[in-house]
Amino acid sequence: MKVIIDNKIPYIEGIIEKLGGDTPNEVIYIPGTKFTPEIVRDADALIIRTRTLCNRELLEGSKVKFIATATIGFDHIDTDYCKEARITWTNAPGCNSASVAQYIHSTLLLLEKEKGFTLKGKCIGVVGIGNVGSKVCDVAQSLGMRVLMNDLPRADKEGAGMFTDMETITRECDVITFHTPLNKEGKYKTYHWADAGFFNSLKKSPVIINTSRGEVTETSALLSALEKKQISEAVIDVWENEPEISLELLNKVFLGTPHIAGYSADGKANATRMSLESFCRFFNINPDFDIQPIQPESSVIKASTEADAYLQMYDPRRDSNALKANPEMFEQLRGDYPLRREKEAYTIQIA
Ligand SMILES: NC(=O)c1ccc[n+]([C@@H]2O[C@H](COP(=O)([O-])OP(=O)(O)OC[C@H]3O[C@@H](n4cnc5c(N)ncnc54)[C@H](O)[C@@H]3O)[C@@H](O)[C@H]2O)c1
Ligand SMILES: O=C(O)[C@H](O)[C@H](O)COP(=O)(O)O
Repeated sequence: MKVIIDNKIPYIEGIIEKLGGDTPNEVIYIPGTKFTPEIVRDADALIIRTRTLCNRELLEGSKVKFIATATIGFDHIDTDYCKEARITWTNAPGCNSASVAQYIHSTLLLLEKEKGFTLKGKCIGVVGIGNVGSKVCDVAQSLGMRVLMNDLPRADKEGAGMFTDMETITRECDVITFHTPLNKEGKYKTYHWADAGFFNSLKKSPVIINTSRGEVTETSALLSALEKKQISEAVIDVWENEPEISLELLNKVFLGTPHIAGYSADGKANATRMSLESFCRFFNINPDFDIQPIQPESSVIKASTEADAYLQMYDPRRDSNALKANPEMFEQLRGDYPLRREKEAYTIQIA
């Protein structure tokens, strides 16, 4: 069997070759942007990240039967075309959700530390209560914040009960954080959701955080909202037109990172494991492999406060400073990212 794999997916090389028993798989590793119709034509399976657009243009006339994306989001896969071409695809639901929650946790702590933004008692609106959003709600509650949850698809299915409408969120929130997929159309469209109308409706000049997809916020409207002080700060991990991002926006945000909120070693290991499990299930192969994230250099964290301990585990200023210093290195900063660990990897000692 021939498999083409994005060469920035960790923990996969050396494992997939052996899956398949007596006949080792033929595996080719290439950069995510270098998948072409010629390269995929005689492949049986692709294992990709967000950088490979899987559509008719790439896949038509190929042998590809199975695609696994080692990510939560799957807006880079044309699911209608895959259905038409009978190509099975899978993503890795929840794989790096704890990593994004860690990013938001440290970001909130930095707002308090660097901007004098007292978290306790402030109101946060979490938009999209799925794998990531629900963990973000727990983080915000643990910091003493009042949490309002918006999730239109879930409210439609489960009843409005625990959910809040956007009108209330725009009126009451001091922080609004986005955790929806990128839906390009339909009832639950999120493309350019945060547009001029959204920013005009804000009542409390909140902090806006986007770790979902860049296209959920409209860049020009976000810039104008910052200029008009309709929002007090922006924290942006995902951008329109990555890697050609708006430098004007990068210069104005409190934290601007190169789409690495989900880049914990734990999240990447989960993504690879889930992709290989789906691959084995599809091709009826025994999933005989073990994937573990790298160990931290030191597993004990000594700190004077819990907040300091969390910032020792992960401080997004490092990633933001690196991107602000070299925005043209957006993809390189991602590709060479020193994977961090989540809190389960550490013992915290508060002295
Ligand atoms: N920055 C990163 O590194 C990173 C990492 C992981 C995920 N993500 C992005 O975050 C998104 C969320 O991840 P997740 O694991 O929580 O996904 P999920 O599918 O578990 O949850 C998404 C939630 O959004 C809700 N939703 C959909 N449309 C909505 C709308 N119009 N209004 C309100 N709610 C809506 C869904 O009902 C669902 O509950 C992913 O799709 C991905 O694009 C980014
Ligand atoms: O959807 C996701 O899982 C995240 O956006 C993910 O972290 C993106 O990582 P990439 O595939 O671009 O390495």
